[in-house]
Amino acid sequence: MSDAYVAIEGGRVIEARARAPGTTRGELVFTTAYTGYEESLTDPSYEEQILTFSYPLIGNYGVREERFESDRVHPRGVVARELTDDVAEWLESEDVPAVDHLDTRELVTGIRDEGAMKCGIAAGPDVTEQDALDQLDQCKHMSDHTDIGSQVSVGETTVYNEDGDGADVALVDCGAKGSIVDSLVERDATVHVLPYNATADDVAAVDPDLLFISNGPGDPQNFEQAAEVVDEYAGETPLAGICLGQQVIANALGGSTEKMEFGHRGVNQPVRDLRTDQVVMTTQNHGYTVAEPGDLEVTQINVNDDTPEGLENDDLDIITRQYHPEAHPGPHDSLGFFDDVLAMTEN
Ligand SMILES: NC(=O)CC[C@H](N)C(=O)O
Repeated sequence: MSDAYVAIEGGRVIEARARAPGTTRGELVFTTAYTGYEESLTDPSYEEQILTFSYPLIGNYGVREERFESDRVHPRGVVARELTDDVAEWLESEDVPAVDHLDTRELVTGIRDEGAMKCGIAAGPDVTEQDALDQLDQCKHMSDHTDIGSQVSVGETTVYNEDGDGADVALVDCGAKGSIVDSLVERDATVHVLPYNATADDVAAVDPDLLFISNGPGDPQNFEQAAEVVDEYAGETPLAGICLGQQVIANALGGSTEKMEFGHRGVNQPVRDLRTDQVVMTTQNHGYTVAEPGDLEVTQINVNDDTPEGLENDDLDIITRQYHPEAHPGPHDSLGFFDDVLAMTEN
């Protein structure tokens, strides 16, 4: 008898060990990152997903709040080969069910071969296989979480570094990682963090030098208001975006997005810059991608699968990245992105 069960799309149930009790459901995705579990678990882009790790030991260096990317854990459940007590206790205190002692190599290769899948989890002393299957039954497709922005965004505008000497940045918070704000503040910017559904008038009230669309969870097509704001401001104010931000900006400017098989999640995704031919290592966490760039030029691509990693429009002053230049966690190769986008405010 097990005290935890993981039910995956198709109806298979895998036995596991309960590490934080409860029942939960979400889209099961894997990350290949071998460090950065605190940052990943607090990344709002994982909202409504269940995160599994291909790296077998999660928690080796403890849990420290200074490494958090937001004020709570976002995946709805966690699956690992082995979780340390530190991480298990943290997840239990956050009411996020977690399980370990199962073959995550098999799970990860299954997702790689068949794509991201729906998943139900039941963990705790009295749970049954049926409890996990019931969760699986209720699991929605990511694109059907149509108001996911409201689950992760600030309720009202919040200003960081109010007296900064640099640019005024309006950051539309679709589920922003804290280190994006930090990266801008470190460069003297004043960052006005606006709710995901901010209107063009809300942005006008800030009178920004740069409009920045953040990362965020789910399907970029569910962030229509952010796309409307982009449409309004393109050509008027320099524009930047990271991850979901790139996708929203492409959608707003005549492009399109689509769901990937299993996405990119890890800290060693190689990206080639088509203008300089330089390759950088990047941190990534996304399940959708830009299919058509619309009015933007593809300036960077993923070396593994040629998907667009960077989009630019020099005339309109727009630079976007699919990966995470803020590098929390991950390699620092692309921190210069923040200098490049702020340089657009000086033109
Ligand atoms: N990190 C992100 O911003 C993720 C973007 C989007 N939710 C995706 O899965 O593609």
